[in-house]
Amino acid sequence: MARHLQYYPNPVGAKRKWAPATAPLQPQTSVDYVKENEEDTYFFRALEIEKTIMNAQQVDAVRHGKGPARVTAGAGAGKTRVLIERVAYLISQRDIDPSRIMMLTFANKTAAEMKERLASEPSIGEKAEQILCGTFHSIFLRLIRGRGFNQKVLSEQDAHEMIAQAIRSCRSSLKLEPAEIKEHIDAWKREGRNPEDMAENNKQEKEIKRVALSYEKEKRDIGSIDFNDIMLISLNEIEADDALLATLQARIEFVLVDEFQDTSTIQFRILQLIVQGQENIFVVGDEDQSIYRYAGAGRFMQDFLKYYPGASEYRLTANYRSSPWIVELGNEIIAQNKNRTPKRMMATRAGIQSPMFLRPLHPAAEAQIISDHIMKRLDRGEAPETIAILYRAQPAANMLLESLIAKNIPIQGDYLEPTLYDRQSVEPIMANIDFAVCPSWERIESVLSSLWVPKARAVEWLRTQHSGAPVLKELVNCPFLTIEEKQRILERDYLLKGASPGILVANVIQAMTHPWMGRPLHRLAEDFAALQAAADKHETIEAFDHYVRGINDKRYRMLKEGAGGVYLMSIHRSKGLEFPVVYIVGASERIIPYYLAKSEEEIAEECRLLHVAVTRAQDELLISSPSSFWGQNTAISRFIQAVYQ
Ligand SMILES: Nc1ncnc2c1ncn2[C@@H]1O[C@H](COP(=O)(O)OP(=O)(O)OP(=O)(O)O)[C@@H](O)[C@H]1O
Repeated sequence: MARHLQYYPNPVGAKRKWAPATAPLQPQTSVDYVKENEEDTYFFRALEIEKTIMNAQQVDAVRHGKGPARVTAGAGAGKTRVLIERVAYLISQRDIDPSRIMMLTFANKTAAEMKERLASEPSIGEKAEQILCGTFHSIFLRLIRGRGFNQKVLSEQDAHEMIAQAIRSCRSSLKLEPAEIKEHIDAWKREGRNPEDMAENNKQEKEIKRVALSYEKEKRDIGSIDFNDIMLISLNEIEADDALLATLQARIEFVLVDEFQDTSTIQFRILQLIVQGQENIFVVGDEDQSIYRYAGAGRFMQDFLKYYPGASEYRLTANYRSSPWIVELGNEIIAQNKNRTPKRMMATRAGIQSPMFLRPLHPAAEAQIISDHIMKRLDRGEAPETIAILYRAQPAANMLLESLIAKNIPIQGDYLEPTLYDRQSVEPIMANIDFAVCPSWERIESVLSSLWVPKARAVEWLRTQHSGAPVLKELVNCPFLTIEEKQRILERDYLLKGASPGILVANVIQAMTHPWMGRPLHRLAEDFAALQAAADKHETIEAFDHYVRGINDKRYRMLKEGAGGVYLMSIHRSKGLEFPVVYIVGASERIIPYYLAKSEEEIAEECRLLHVAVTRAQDELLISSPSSFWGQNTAISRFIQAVYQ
């Protein structure tokens, strides 16, 4: 066990010291519950031999016959386990053809694990390959590909760039980031509605629609679709073609859905159509882990019985994942949400280790302490794969990412995000740093975009100039530039030559949050503030550039080597996963709840997020709450404080 230097068993200012009140639960298991002479005895005995000893509630859910069913359970209750064993049960005990089972998971990784697990089941083996198993997007992409939709699927980043282009070509005055406009378009599509029908109730909506339609046209012209189009095209196809729907209904006899609480309207609509007639829909989920409401997840978990009034209900209350204290902390945090069906998970595991708390001065200190802490663990021989660091928002993890990289602590490649300096949002600023170190012609274009001068024309004009003067000096003579533009260029030229990196970065940031943009855009503002803080630490531009290159090079190397490592990921990505050791960082007000969360519903989602983070831990949970963020003092997250008051 790690020595918890600087971590304490209670958060600073705790008034209430508590310990889990109840002894671990010992649920009745299949060993007693499934009698010797039942028709499926063999199935459960075989599982027991493999050390999968299900509890009575799980057995009931696995045995569910036909018709709709909802399995409700808190974190770590073995929902995913139930789904897997139910598929095995359907195939081996009910003779269901595996190709007639559709199992929807939240992540491709879970789908792959499920297939692997099912393939190892003696009664299934190779037949596991025939199960239609995957995420909504992967399964329905296959469906539309089969119907001739062969367009390239755009990455989110490409989609954002195309929306930025659409804003420019529409000469739109919208003061929204491309990502925000995309969210409007996606929200519309997730309801199963086409962009052509987007609302136009006010000026902003009209503008968004104009940009949206231009984006849609551009996509069509270059033969692309985005991620959300996959579900929309699927729904449109299924609704328009009775023969297709009939084929799907005949092909798919059983539908099982994991993480059902995060299903969107369009996804649920498609499922409803497919199961119509037989209604063999088996969903598992936890309303307390619903963390995608902001992205359009519906309330279908809670409302399932309204859609399927005769549905069977199964509840799982035993937590197999975490030590008692962690289970109890999860219970206490989520109990703060008002609008939920109350439930309390019971630990089944023993353990006396309490969660540990840290109150560093700021994110930089947090990064330092945690990376040191992890180094010590690795030095003692703990495996990096047993450790996860979870964060609410990227800015809260920037420093940590850098600190881990600087100390050569390996990070899992799939989760190795770009460093702050490699992010698209700060590219024009970093281009200036690059240019200052090496003022070459190749780099001028990126610098021009942060000077707000007409880039294409300026570059064209520069190509015709051969005076031999430095590029920016040359540019000032450009005949079509305004006086203000020339002044900006001269000022930048001056800063590029000798200012500190902090001043140069501040100048570029100021130029990029030009009044034309209306406001410092919040997401960019977070990255800008972090970059400003990083630049301020270095005296010369060269030193800053050297540091950035060093960090980025190490990251690329780590990515290339691809060895295992610690997990560093957002809480959103951690859903459904579990780790022996979990560090939660940035557990302070302004980060969780996030400062943009304002409404009661948004705050409730933040509470669910912290609950998800806490309940990923199996043995050790370490929660850090920096006392300042972006230079402002900040309290420990209200969700933690409330537990200890
Ligand atoms: N009956 C059982 N006996 C022992 N361990 C179990 C049992 N059921 C599940 N587990 C284990 O408990 C852990 C949690 O299971 P699982 O991931 O299926 O839970 P979950 O309900 O899907 O969790 P979450 O919703 O929090 O992601 C896993 O390690 C799983 O192997």
